[in-house]
Amino acid sequence: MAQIFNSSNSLYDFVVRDGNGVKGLVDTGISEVPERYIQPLQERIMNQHDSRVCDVPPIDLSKLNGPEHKKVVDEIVRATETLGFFQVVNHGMSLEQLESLKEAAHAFFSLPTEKKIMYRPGVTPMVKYGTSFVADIEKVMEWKDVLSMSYSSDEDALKYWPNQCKEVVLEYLKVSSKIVRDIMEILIVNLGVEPDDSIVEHLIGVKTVNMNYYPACPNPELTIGVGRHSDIGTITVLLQDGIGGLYVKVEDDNHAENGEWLEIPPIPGALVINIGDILQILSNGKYRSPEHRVKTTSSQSRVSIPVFLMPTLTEKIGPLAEMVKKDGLAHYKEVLVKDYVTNYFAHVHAGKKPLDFARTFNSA
Ligand SMILES: O=C(O)CCC(=O)C(=O)O
Ligand SMILES: [Fe+2]
Repeated sequence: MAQIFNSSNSLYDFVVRDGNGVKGLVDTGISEVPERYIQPLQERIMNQHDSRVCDVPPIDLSKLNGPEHKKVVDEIVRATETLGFFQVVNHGMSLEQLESLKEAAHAFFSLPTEKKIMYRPGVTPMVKYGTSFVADIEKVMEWKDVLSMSYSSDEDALKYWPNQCKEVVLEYLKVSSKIVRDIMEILIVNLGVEPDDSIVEHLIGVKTVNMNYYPACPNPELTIGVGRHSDIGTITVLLQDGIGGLYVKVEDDNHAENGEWLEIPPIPGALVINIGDILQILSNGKYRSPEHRVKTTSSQSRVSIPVFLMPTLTEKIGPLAEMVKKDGLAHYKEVLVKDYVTNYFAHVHAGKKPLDFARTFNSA
């Protein structure tokens, strides 16, 4: 029997405060989504079956160490300067490891609520279990639960991260950090900056792995899994399962509001790479932090596992001097990462609005 939620408050208490999440809501047997999840028309992802699917083949990272090095570098640079999204294969994670990661995500979210709430903010260090994006300030919530794991050391990860996933997530984080280090070095050199390990490490020093869980939804046409946003950091690595539903906005320089949404299709064995706001700022806008969103589906629960990399909160970031010199002006000002983060989380489902915080009058 479906539980009755008499008011928006009782729903909020059940899902957010008591930690049952969207998964708990679905498990009550609801046949329709509650009003709190019904998106305004302009945010719904409808009729995407006739939208285009990105057909750019995945980039083979193993070729970076062979005769085709230059070609692979060019592919990475081109993808970063245009869509800001690309996929990679032969990255160092085996198919079995990717499978166990997805299974670990399902295993965690299948735990009873009383086990999951041990990972709510403030209970266990380094881990945050929750739902939606910033549920306290969202008028309409996302159809998503999330587990967020911060990295400080292997020891802390193995001590605090949930048993259902800690080992495989730690392996994934290591491989992802290596992938990002290699890509970042290529991107930095392409900007005319001397490659220096300390710059690269600096830009990816803060590492967080999320596990997103999107339960099957009775009204996928009314809801969203993740609303329009761009990622905050330098580079994100993402594993998505085979269900699909990740869309990226193709920016049209003259009519950014009219850009079309392109699906980033699941490719077995591939990882998705995308650029975040901080790298857009550092590159003075040469690299794009694309707006993206995720739809829900009625057939199965979807999982995705992003690794977010960014500089430490006390760093200042701004366009690299080489880029300002080359472009003749700075499109962004210097900001403290901490202030950028605060500003970012104050804007929910607002696409690339958070970037305005760092724009100068010269900005395109
Ligand atoms: O679920 C996905 O495919 C993407 C999730 C995402 O964009 C995010 O967590 O920032
Ligand atoms: Fe994202």
